[in-house]
Amino acid sequence: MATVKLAPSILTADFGRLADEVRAAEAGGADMLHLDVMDGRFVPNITFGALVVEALRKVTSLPFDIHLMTVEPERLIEQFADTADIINVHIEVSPHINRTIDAIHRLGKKAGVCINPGTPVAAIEESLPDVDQVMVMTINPGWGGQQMILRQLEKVAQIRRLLDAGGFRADIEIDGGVKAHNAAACVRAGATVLVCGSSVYNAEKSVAENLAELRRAASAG
Ligand SMILES: O=C(CO)[C@H](O)[C@H](O)COP(=O)(O)O
Ligand SMILES: [Fe+2]
Repeated sequence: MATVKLAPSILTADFGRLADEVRAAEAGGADMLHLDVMDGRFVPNITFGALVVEALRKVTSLPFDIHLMTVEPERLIEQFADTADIINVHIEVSPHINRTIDAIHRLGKKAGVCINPGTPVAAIEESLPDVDQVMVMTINPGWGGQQMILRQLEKVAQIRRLLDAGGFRADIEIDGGVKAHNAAACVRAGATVLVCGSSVYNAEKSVAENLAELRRAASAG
């Protein structure tokens, strides 16, 4: 099995020291950086947008995994043309998902589709041949530091079966509540990318120690 990728989310990092927090993730062995863009409409919180992402682009060479938690995500895609590696949009706010995926690909970026806990797999089934990544939310989006809804791992396994049966090569990314104690279960269910926010950015240990612990735990999967 390919090595699982770790994507620290800066959502629970110290926003007053973002550049340092990002550098710590890169030095600690992160594979990519997960950037949670929230608009106060699709989810209650507002975080940051393309300007902050542009500023962070200057401090790291980590690939940027943009998680658009916004209504009408198709209107924002172009703003990330110079910074994103992967642009992920939610199916719940994408009535014309094929058009949105095409628009992301035309920018030369990888396209991801995200699915909330309350949304059935059937909603994204038609997109599986076209996307580079499926992001399964294992929390209801809006905040970091929530507990994983373990039942969502069944959805991960279901998507893994559909991808394998169709010969599709998309990554499966799990977002929400990933910790050392559940990382192996995520990988066993079929995840290839783990978003880790509060398990990486917390006061207990350093970013590098937390990433090393998650890496060990994930490889036991
Ligand atoms: O999309 C998100 C929240 O909506 C975040 O990526 C996610 O919550 C990461 O934080 P944690 O690992 O603490 O759950
Ligand atoms: Fe996220």
